[in-house]
Amino acid sequence: MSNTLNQLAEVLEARKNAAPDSSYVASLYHKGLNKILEKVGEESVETIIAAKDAAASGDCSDLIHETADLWFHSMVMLAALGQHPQAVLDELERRFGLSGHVEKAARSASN
Ligand SMILES: N=c1c2ncn([C@@H]3O[C@H](COP(=O)(O)OP(=O)(O)OP(=O)(O)O)[C@@H](O)[C@H]3O)c2ncn1[C@@H]1O[C@H](COP(=O)(O)O)[C@@H](O)[C@H]1O
Repeated sequence: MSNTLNQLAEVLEARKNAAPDSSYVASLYHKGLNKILEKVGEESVETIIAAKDAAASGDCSDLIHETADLWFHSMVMLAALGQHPQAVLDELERRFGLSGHVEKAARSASN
């Protein structure tokens, strides 16, 4: 897994023991799951708007920023529910394996 995702997951876990006023993530945990889900929804909408703007302008900088906010808040949601991002990557890898891409890549590498 990406080292950044792994390290961020560790920080998110550690924030569960931090005082609410000591960090943004600790304050989200303190406010509860509904607030975290509200943030995921808000960042989803902002990402969609940024994608529409990027398609119109050709400038994807806001889209990257908003997608990072969305991924981050999704990771906080998973952590709040006791899930590690590796579980999501495992699921994507499983689907990728089912699609036959892994075998195709291995075949083309051996040719
Ligand atoms: N990746 C992020 C990250 N991305 C976005 N954000 C915060 O998410 C918030 C989203 O912005 P908004 O304007 O929507 O939210 P807001 O107005 O501050 O808050 P609301 O009142 O709307 O809930 C901002 O406060 C951003 O700073 C993040 N906060 C933290 N991290 C990572 O999480 C780690 C732990 O963070 P702390 O717990 O704050 O130390 C940090 O080291 C970072 O790596």
